Amino acid sequence: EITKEQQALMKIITDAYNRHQIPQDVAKKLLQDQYSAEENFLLLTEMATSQVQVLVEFTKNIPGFLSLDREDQIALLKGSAVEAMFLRSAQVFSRKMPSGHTEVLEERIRKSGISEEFITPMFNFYKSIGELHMVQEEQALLTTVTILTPDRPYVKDQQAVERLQETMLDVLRKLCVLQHPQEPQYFARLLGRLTELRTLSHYHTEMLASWRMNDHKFTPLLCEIWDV
Ligand SMILES: O=C(O)c1ccc2nc(N3C[C@H]4CCC[C@@H](C3)[C@@H]4OCc3c(-c4c(Cl)cccc4Cl)noc3C3CC3)sc2c1
Repeated sequence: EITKEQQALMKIITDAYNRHQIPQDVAKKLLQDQYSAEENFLLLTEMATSQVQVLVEFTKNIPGFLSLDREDQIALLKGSAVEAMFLRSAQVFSRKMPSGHTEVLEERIRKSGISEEFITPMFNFYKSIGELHMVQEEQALLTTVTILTPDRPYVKDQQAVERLQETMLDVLRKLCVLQHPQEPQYFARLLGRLTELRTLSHYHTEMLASWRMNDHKFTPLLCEIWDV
């Protein structure tokens, strides 16, 4: 049974998740008409930068996160940023975005210098998340669980992160039972997506290397969070 404090925790996290979104004027740039690989890369860079800022603000609202060791806070953000951004953008693909951003976003990603070997697993992931039909509370909690992964590189106090993550996993498990009573395996399926995210994160490292090889420039914030 979800307790009162678990309900309060879920509300804080879901409200923060919904409050922190890419500004519509940035998202609207997807619709501008230049479609060269160069133009697409620049646009995706701008959107990724904006989404990292959104992610940092969301993370600061996770109860307990700011009480962690400050260096561990940075290690968690750097280690989870790509996975959290895949989750957020997967939800953007699955819900019909306003004014058809979905199609143009897919088009720009497919034509931004990313090799086909990464495009296929990326869009398979987007499809597999869409098929889960997560409610917004599940989306917010799954992203929170991803951010609070204890075994990211350079995390010193893994126990402290593990305690926070377990609190969130307990709420997510109960929520899945409530939201998907016919699917007892639903919670396990959600966690399976986190494994897929780790694989995508490794592909992403290669994507960055290949962009760099073709002399693509990133913003200071992306360089900092992705060590490029
Ligand atoms: O709320 C909306 O309406 C909305 C609409 C579009 C949209 N696009 C978003 N993106 C576009 C892009 C794909 C999803 C993650 C990033 C944010 C952004 O990442 C581009 C990217 C990625 C990336 C890709 Cl291509 C796919 C998935 C995740 C990432 Cl980080 N890696 O490097 C880059 C930059 C080129 C350097 S968030 C969003 C919200």
